[in-house]
Amino acid sequence: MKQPIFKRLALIGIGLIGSSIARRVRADGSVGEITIATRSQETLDRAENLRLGDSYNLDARDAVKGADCVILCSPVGTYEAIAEHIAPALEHGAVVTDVGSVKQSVIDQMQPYMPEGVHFIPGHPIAGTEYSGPDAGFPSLFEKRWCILTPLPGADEAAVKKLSEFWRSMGSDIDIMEPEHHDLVLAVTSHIPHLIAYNIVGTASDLENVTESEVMKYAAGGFRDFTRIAASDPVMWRDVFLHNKKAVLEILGRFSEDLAHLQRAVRWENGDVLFDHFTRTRSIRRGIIEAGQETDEPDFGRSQQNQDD
Ligand SMILES: NC(=O)C1=CN([C@@H]2O[C@H](COP(=O)(O)OP(=O)(O)OC[C@H]3O[C@@H](n4cnc5c(N)ncnc54)[C@H](O)[C@@H]3O)[C@@H](O)[C@H]2O)C=CC1
Ligand SMILES: O=C(O)C(=O)Cc1ccc(O)cc1
Repeated sequence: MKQPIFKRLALIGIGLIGSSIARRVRADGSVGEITIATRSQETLDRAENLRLGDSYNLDARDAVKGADCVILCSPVGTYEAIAEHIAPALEHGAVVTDVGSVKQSVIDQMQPYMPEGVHFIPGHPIAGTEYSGPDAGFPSLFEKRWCILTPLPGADEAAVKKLSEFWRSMGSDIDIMEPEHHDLVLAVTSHIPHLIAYNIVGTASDLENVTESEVMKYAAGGFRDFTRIAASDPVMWRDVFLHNKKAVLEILGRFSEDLAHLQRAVRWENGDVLFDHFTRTRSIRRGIIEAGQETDEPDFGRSQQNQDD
């Protein structure tokens, strides 16, 4: 039998990401046992019914006792309070990590509470869906996806290696990055696209009264894709924007300038500007497909959405 990477894994939060980790490591035997903590009894009961762990706690402090790896899998706005609460019970030598979509804020929130001898290594699997809650997870979520780690200067190399091995065992590739750089890159590739989707779907739903539901009736591919993204969890995404304010505002500024440029081209019927822009963006998409990072298939119709607390 293969040797577990961690003897006892504590998952704080058991929604889409936490339950996907639990499902995967249970199938692989890459950890000895799993202890789960979440905020509401209802979610905890659901996790137990799904047999996601070996023990279940409403108090995260109880869950981290004896754990050699702790992963925060709750919305990033909860991290400071959780770090403060679990700190006295953390084991010497334990790896403490997270899956949060922003990194500098997570460091600012958690680092001050991390005791000597605990290895705090922030992480972010670049894998997810618009669904949330313990029912939404699946074991292959992290396969062929990047997991970015943002270790602090002087981080213990053996601990970083062990955590990398853990994510690799779930099928991910590892990249190491500076937290600020991570936040800027993710603002462009993930956070702003979500904000745009939330915005356009809101605009369309305001118009819907005027056009008597034509917006939904004739929704073509592009708009459907936006509605999928705009169905993402409101608590999680509220926290992402509040905790990546600087990078999001920086990229939004550039985005608005570029949008104004296109707006001007439409107003003045400058077809060359529009054509050149669309030609450039099309070649970017084609480059992604040629590099094998994406298929050309539309991604409609997913399994049912689950919500928890
Ligand atoms: N949804 C996605 O596509 C991705 C999300 N992430 C990050 O993963 C984290 C979790 O996201 P999801 O699993 O999608 O969310 P989710 O909404 O599916 O699950 C969050 C879980 O945290 C629990 N929770 C909330 N407050 C808590 C607290 N104070 N103490 C303990 N548990 C608490 C909830 O009960 C729930 O079980 C977030 O930080 C998010 O930024 C990272 C990659 C992808
Ligand atoms: O479902 C989608 O389109 C996503 O973009 C998934 C996702 C959401 C948040 C992350 O931090 C990483 C990945």
